[in-house]
Amino acid sequence: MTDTPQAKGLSRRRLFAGAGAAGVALGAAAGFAGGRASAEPAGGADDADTVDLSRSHEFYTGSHQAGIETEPQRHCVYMTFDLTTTSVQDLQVLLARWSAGIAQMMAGRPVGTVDPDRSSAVPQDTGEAYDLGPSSLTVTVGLGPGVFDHRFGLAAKRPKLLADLPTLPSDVLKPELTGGDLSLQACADDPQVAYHAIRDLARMGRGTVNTRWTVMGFGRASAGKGQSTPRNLMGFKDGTRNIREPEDFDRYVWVGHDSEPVWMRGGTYQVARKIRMDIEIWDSSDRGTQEGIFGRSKGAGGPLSGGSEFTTPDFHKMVAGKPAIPAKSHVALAAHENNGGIKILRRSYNFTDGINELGQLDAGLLFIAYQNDPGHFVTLQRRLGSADLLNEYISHIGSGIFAVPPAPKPGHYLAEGLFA
Ligand SMILES: C=CC1=C(C)c2cc3[nH]c(cc4nc(cc5[nH]c(cc1n2)c(C)c5CCC(=O)O)C(CCC(=O)O)=C4C)c(C)c3C=C
Ligand SMILES: [Fe+2]
Repeated sequence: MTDTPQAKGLSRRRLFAGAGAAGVALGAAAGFAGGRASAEPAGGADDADTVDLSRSHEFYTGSHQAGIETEPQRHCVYMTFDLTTTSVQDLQVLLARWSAGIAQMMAGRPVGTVDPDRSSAVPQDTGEAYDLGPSSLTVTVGLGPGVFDHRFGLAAKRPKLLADLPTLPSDVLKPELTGGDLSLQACADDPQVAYHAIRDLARMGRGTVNTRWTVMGFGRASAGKGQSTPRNLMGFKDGTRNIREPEDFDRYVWVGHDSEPVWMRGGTYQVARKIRMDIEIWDSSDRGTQEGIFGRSKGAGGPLSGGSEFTTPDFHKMVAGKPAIPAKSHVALAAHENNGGIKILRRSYNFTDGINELGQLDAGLLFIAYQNDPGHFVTLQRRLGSADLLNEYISHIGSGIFAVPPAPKPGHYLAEGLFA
């Protein structure tokens, strides 16, 4: 074996496109009766909606990090870490090594020798992604509030809006699923490629970081431009009214040019929440109840005020003396029309941890949001956490907040300006 991947051209595009069509046909026949499900994915099955395992993304763009505006891939491994060092040089070296390693892996290359000549030598790359192709891998790195505490002398460089999240209504956070000094979000169309990236970056960090909490996400639960809207584990289309247009990214996601330290410009803030669903209780509720909770139809995903999936909801429409979209439904509380104009980018994934100690399905949503002001997430979650009809079926058990610097230019590394 050499260190040159041989399988970059491996493409399952047609196979996947075919499987999708078969799924749609089955759904139309037996799933959403009465024509409620659309037979074609919204926006058509274009390039952004197919899996091509030879596709790769750039790391050294000098602009925004990949994995944010990037069309969501099929799988995600998310992990946070605690710094075990108090040396700022150790942190600097780690970010430089992670940058070089991420660039290699996003290009579909191993981070070092997989199969050393000497049998006594330890392989530098663990090897499990060697033949799998880049698979659209992106690794997005975040810096938590702890990076700017007393340990590293970086307090003066703290991003202006980076602080621990306040306690929010309905929080049932577990300490072991909360916080972290650094975060890695690895997304790819092959789960083994995403896992390999996290594993090898964690390995590079040994002696400088300890793992803190992690979620293995599957099945994207948000849509990017050109992608059809996927479904979350409650069976509803998720991501219909997500941010898609570049002007909305500039307005709501990317950190602007005069408000923050220079090294953060073009970056953003990441909020991650591990949200458990009470699947058994949800599964025993009827369709009308489920639709009233979200404010959307289960099949086509249209607003309960009428129309199809992408029809703008009419929150004023009354039916038999009541709002067509219940005032405490998830979308009525979250919509920008009702929340003072706030929008966030949602880039969530489904997750399962198998079954819990009671034998119940242990699953939910790895909710990941990007915004240029974490206060926007806080405002939304205050509204949702105190009134959302969905609260009866979900619990927020994990949480983290991170500043996400822009991507470096070639020859540089992530957050380099922090150490200038
Ligand atoms: C604090 C922000 C949000 C959390 C937490 C959240 C959790 C959560 N959401 C769903 C499923 C759906 N969410 C939908 C829309 C939606 N959700 C948020 C924010 C949070 N959701 C926003 C801002 C919106 C858009 C509202 C709008 O403008 O209409 C939808 C509807 C389809 C869509 O537009 O995406 C679904 C379905 C779950 C299951 C969940 C926690 C487990
Ligand atoms: Fe939501």
